[in-house]
Amino acid sequence: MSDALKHECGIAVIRLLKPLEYYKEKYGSAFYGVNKMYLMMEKQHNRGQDGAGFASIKLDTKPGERYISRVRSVAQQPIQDIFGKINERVNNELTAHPEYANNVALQKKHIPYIGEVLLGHVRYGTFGKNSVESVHPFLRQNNWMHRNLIMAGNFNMTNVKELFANLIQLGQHPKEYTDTITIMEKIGHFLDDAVSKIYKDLKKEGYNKREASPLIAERLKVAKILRRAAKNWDGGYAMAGLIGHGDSFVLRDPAGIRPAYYYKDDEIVVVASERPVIQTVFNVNFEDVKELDPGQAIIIKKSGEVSFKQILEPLERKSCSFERIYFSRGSDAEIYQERKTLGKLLMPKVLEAINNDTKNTVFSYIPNTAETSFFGMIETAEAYINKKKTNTILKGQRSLSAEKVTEILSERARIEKIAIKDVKLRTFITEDSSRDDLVAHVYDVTYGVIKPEDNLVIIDDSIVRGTTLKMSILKMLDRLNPKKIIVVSSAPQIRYPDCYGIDMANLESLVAFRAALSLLKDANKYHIVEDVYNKCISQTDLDDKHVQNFVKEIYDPFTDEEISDKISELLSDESINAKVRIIFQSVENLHKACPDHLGDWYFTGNYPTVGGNRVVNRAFINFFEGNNERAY
Ligand SMILES: NC(=O)CC[C@H](N)C(=O)O
Repeated sequence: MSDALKHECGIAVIRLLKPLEYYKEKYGSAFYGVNKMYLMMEKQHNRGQDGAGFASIKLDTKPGERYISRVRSVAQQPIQDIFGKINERVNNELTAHPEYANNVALQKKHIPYIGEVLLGHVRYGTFGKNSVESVHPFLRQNNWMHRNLIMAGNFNMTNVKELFANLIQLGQHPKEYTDTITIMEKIGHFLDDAVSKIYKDLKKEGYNKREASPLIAERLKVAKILRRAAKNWDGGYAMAGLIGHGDSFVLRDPAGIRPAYYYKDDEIVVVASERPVIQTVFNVNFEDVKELDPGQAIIIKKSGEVSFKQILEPLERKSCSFERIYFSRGSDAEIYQERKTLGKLLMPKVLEAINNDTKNTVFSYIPNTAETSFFGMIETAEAYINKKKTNTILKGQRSLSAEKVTEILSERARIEKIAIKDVKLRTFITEDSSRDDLVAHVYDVTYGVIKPEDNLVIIDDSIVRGTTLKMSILKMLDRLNPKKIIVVSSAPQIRYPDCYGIDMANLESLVAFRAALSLLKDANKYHIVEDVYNKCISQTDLDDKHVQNFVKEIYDPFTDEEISDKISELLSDESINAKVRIIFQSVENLHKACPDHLGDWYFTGNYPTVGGNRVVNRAFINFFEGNNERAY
């Protein structure tokens, strides 16, 4: 990925089903859960580097004993930072009290962080600031154990404003306007309600307050609370929560936009945003890790009982294809194949662009995420070359000399490491021209492998704004003097904003949108822009379910090719000598490569929830009015 993109978050839940002594006995430490959590977060660090947080709950503590711990950080290396703090605290306690060393009961009683229910989160902020207050897990504290709620999520709601207003209508006074607090308070409201109802019933049945407490834990129906709380949520989410007495849950959005995977056996239950994390950290097989169904919650009661409850009516499944193209680690068995297929499917267009001249073409990739699709592309290039070799040999009708055959066989796809990503460069001087020169050096290149008659094919996973491509990559590649530079995007053209966890909230920064506007100008059809604006304005008061995506009309007059060619033009200025061509994946081929992950709204404008249409409508109005506001 050459464009920096804010995206994603990663969640991790661990529930230890056995007493802590069991883990000490079997794995040598009662901190087994904390250690595993560290690994799960570290292996999801790709999903969030703005901040990280950890929380845990100890089951069955006595009144007056601390049972909730939490630590959060926005340091440079936030995961290292929080586990550094945890380690220090634990080690200090163990040194000061040698008697704790082999006594799990004392460890649990006196040392924080150790616990049976653990929650971890890595964050890329999509809402609000990057201060430590915005880092998950969030805590809603109460003197009643059952009313404590801890939450963390990978999510984005399109209707936070409305949800926030609802809370105020419920008589609440949220301490902050952030999306995570809004969601947590909503659940918290129904949690409070459920707890007091159960308590009332118990009182009627003759239990006193003290006797009631464990029974509340037993009777609390988490599914019912989630059903009431999530009724009006519109967005993509995997929300994880812990309740003070030890119940925990993860709820996934009804279109399955954001990912959630789980594993369970008789020792543990774990949930994470990515499957291979669980496979690696717990050494389990692919088949043993399951995906949480859209609209479902996995609920783990304090008792250890695990259930799967359909909380919301599932919508048409639209799991985010960007997870497959770029966000998730490519080590997932399925994602790896999907990325390779994306590369393979692009090859026919590439061969056409190089006139099948594989001899004079060098293939390369933008590090790091485009590597897998590059392997796919190369497999197909090699297959093509082999076919060519076979044909030449067959044409020779057995009269070719051994030398000639060896020569024919020696042709290979020319694979080179061309682009090198350097560390983020600081720009010292704000004066324009010198700054551009520094920006150009974000990428570097390998010299000496490209000949002037060569085509240079370079694959990237996606092109969002195209800024880095224009300002750095193309300029650097052009220094190698190739005849032609062909940039291949394993994702289709990004035409519409996202509002489900990726921060692409405005239209005009998308290079595909700018290309369409430019084509409209060229074709004397710019009036369409105003027509679309008027249509958008006419929808502002409509209920979400009646709003349509009229922004599609901006793209309608043009073929994909026309837009791709315009993007090539926009991204290559006069300073570039080589001919530049940009090839995008087609949406059809994307679906072929990732048949189970059809969420494609950023490419097609077909939003998976009704709120998406409202967001794109607002984004267009903002663009037209020159308004810098977020669209949701
Ligand atoms: N990327 C995410 O999932 C972000 C979660 C949440 N919206 C936040 O900003 O903290």
